[in-house]
Amino acid sequence: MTADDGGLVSAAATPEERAFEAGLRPRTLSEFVGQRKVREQLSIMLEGAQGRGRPPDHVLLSGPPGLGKTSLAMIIAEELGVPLRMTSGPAIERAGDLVAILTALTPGEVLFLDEIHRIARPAEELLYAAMEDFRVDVVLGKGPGATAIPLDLAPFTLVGATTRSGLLTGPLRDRFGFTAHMDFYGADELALVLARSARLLGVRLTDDGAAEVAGRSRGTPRIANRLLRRVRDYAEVRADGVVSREVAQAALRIYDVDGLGLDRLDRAVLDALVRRFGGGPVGLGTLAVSVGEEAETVEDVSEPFLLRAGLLVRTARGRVATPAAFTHLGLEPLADGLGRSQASMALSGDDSPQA
Ligand SMILES: Nc1ncnc2c1ncn2[C@@H]1O[C@H](COP(=O)(O)OP(=O)(O)OP(=O)(O)O)[C@@H](O)[C@H]1O
Ligand SMILES: [Mg+2]
Repeated sequence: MTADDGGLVSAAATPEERAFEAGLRPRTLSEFVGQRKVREQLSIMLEGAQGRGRPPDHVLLSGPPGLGKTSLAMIIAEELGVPLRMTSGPAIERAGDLVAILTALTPGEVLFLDEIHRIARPAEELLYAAMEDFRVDVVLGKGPGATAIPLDLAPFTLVGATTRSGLLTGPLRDRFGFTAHMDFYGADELALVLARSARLLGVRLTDDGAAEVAGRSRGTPRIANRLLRRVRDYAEVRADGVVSREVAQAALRIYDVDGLGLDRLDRAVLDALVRRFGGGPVGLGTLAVSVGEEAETVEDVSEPFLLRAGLLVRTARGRVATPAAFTHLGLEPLADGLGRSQASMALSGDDSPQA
C-alpha cells in the first residue's frame, strides 16, 4: 500500500477517476469554489494582462494533491481565451523534448507544466531563458565544436504545478511572477463543491447530506467528489435515491470512512496508539508492527492526515495521541492533555503500556 493506492480517502487520483473528474472540473474562475485570495489575485492579474494585450506573468500553483491545480491551469487558459498545451515534468526527459514543445507554441498560449519539480535538469536550465526572454538556445553538435543557435519563441505563459514546491530550485522559482499557494478547503466550501457536482451528476443531495460528506473529505475536493459517487450508489441501491445525512452516514460506515474522514488504517493506528500504548509516546516501528503495516505506510499514508487533524503529534520520544484523539475514539481525554503513559508516570511512576 502506498500513498497513491487509490484508497477512498487518498488524495491522489486513480487512473479511472480522471475521466470522471474531467466532467466535474470548474471551467471558469467564478465556478471555482473557495481559495478566495488566489482567485481574486489571479483575476486581477489576468484582467490586467488582457488590458495590456500581453500574456500574463508565469504562474506557479503549489499545494497538496486534489485541491484544484490542474483545474486552475485550465481556467487560466479559458479566461484568457487562448489554447492550453499540457505536459508534465516526468514527460520531459531531454532538453530536446522541451524545445519541441516551446517552439510549437503560438503567441499568447498557456503551457501547463504539471509536476514541474520532476523536470530533468538540462530541460530546466533551458526553461530559464524561455521564461525570461522567450528564447531557447538550441545546441548543435557536441564538445568544443558545438554551436548554440538562439531561437525566438512566441510570448507565452507558463503555468507550473507542484505538490512539492520545496524541491524547486531558486532560479526556477524566481522566474514565476505569481505563486498561488492552495490551501485545504473548509467544510462549507466542500459542501458547495458537492452541491455543484451533484447538480452535474443529477444526484439529489440535501444540504445536511452535503455537510456530512464534506466533513469527511479531508479538506480536499477530489475526495469529496469521490465520496459523493460512493454515497450516490448507496442511495440508489439501498435507499430512495436521495443523499440525506442519514444515507451519507450509513453509506460511509460501510466504506469505513468515519466522521472525520479517517479510514480503516488511520483508525487502527489511532486505536493502537491510544488503547494499546496508552496514548504514547511510542516509536513508529512499534506502532506499525502493532497494526500489521510497514513503518513507511503508516508514516506516509496515515500520519500526514492524523497530524493535520490534530489527532497525533510527533515528539522526540515517539508518537503521542492528543486529547482530540481520545475524544474521537469515545474515550475521556487525559486531564493534563498528555499521553496516558506520561500521565500515569506522573501519577504512579508506572510507565507500562496499557493493553
Ligand atoms: N475549487 C474547486 N471547485 C470545484 N471543484 C474543484 C475545485 N478544486 C478541485 N475541484 C475538483 O477536484 C478534482 C481534482 O482537482 P484537480 O485535478 O484540479 O487537482 P490537482 O490539484 O491538479 O491534483 P493533483 O495534484 O493530483 O494533480 C477536479 O476534478 C475538480 O472537479
Ligand atoms: Mg493536477
